[in-house]
Amino acid sequence: MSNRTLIRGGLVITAADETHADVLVEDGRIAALAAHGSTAAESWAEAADRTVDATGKYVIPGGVDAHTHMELPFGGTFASDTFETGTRAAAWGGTTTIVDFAVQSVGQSLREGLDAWYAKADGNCAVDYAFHMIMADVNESSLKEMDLLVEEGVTSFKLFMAYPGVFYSDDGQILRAMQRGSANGGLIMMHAENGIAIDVLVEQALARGETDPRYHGEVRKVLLEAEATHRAIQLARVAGAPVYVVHVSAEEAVAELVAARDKGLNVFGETCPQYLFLSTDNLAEPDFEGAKYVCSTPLRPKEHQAALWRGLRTNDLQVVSTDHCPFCFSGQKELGRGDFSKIPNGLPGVENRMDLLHQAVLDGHISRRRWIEIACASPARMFGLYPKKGTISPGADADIVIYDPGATQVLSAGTHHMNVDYSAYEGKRITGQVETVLSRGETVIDRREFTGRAGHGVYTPRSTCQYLS
Ligand SMILES: NC(=O)NCCC(=O)O
Ligand SMILES: [Zn+2]
Ligand SMILES: [Zn+2]
Repeated sequence: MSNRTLIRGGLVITAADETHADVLVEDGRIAALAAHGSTAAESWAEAADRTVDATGKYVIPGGVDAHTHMELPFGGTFASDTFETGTRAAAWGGTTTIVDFAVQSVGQSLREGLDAWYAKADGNCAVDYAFHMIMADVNESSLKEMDLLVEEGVTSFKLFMAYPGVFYSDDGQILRAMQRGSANGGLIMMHAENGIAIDVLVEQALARGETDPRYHGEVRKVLLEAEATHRAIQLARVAGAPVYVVHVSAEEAVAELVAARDKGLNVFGETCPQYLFLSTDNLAEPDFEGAKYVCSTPLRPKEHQAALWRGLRTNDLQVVSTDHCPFCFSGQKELGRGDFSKIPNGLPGVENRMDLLHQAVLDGHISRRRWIEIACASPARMFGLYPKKGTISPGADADIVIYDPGATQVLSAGTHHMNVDYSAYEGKRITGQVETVLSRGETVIDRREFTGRAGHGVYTPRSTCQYLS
C-alpha cells in the first residue's frame, strides 16, 4: 500500500519558480504539485496518510552539499565528524545529500581508497550520500581506473596543485587526468593553489619566527591562488576538458574564471560560506583563536567578498558548498601551536550553509531562487544528481525542507549538532530556520526534533556533469 504525505499551504521555491502550491509525496517521491485550494489539492487532503502544515513557510528542496570531508585524515589527525554525526548535522541544517571525498593515498589504487570510504559511510548516514574521488597518485594504473569509477557513479576527481608530498599532482599528471576525464566524462575538480611556492614561503616565514595562525593566510597568497586557477584553466583547454575549481576565495581567482567563461569555456567555480562571511580578521584573532579559521584556500581580507557575491549573482560561480572539514580546537587545531603549518586545515559548516545563504537573501546579496539554485539545483546538476536531487518536481526524491523564514536563531557550538567544539560563526544572528526535513519522504527532522536514523541515508551513484554547454 502506498504511503502519502501532503505538504500544505507553503510557498514552494525552486531554482526556476516560486509557487503557492501543495506538494503530494508518495512512496518517497514527489508525486504532484497543485495550487492551494485547487480541486486536485483538496482531493489529496482526503486521501493523505499525513498532512504537514507549511502555512507561512517555504517549501524548498533539500540542500545538496557537494564538498564535505567526513573522517578525513589530515595532518596526523582525522576530521572530527563521522558519517553518522556529520550527516545528522547536515539534516539539522536542511541538507539532504552530501557528496564526500573518498581518498586515494599515494601508493594506493583508486579502488582501495573508494572501498574504504564505502565502508566508512555504509549504514551510518542519516541522509543520502555520494562520492568524489581524490587522486593523490596519478599514474597509468589509476588513470585507467578512472573509467571504471565513472561507470560506477563516481564521476568527479579532485586533484591538488597544493600540499606537495601529500595530495599534490604536477602539471603533467593534471594534464593526463584531464585528458582521461575528457574521454570518459569525469569532471576534474581542482584545488588551485601553487603549493610548491607556498611551501617555500612557509619555510621562510617559520625561519623568521612567524608562527601564529595569521601567517597561514599571508603565505598562501592571492597571487598563488590566481596563478594556479589560470594554469588549471589553460591545462583544461589543452586537454579539451571542463574544470571545476573548488573553494574559490580570492577576487583575482574569480577574475580568471570570468575571463575563461567569457570565452565560452566550460570552467566552473565553487565558493564556500567561510569566504563569504569570514575574513583574515578571524585568522588574526589573538591567543591562537585564529587557528579555528585555518583552511585552504585561506580566508581573505573582507574586500574579496564583493567579488564572490558578484560571481554568485552572475553565475561565474555556480555552487556554494561547505568544504566541511571540522577539527576540534582542543587537541586538534592545537597541534599547530608554535607552527601554523601544523594546524589541520578545515572548517566546520555542513549544518550552517542553508541558513547563512538565507541570511544572504535577506541581506540583499542573492535572490530566493538563486539561494536554491546555488545550494540545491546547481550542485545537483554539476555532479549528475538532477532532477532526482535539487528540485521539487514530480518524480524527484521527496527531499524537502519546510523552512521558517521568520524564525530567529543564534549560531553557536552550544546548540549545533556537528561534532566539533567550536562554531566558526559563534554568536551570529540569523533570520530563518529549518523546521522539518523529509529525506526520500521520511521525516528526519520534525519541527526541530531529530527523528531520523543512521542507515536511512543511502549511497547515490551519479551520472556525469549535467552543466556542460
Ligand atoms: N579546505 C581545507 O582546508 N581542508 C580540506 C581539504 C581541502 O579541501 O583542501
Ligand atoms: Zn581543497
Ligand atoms: Zn575540501
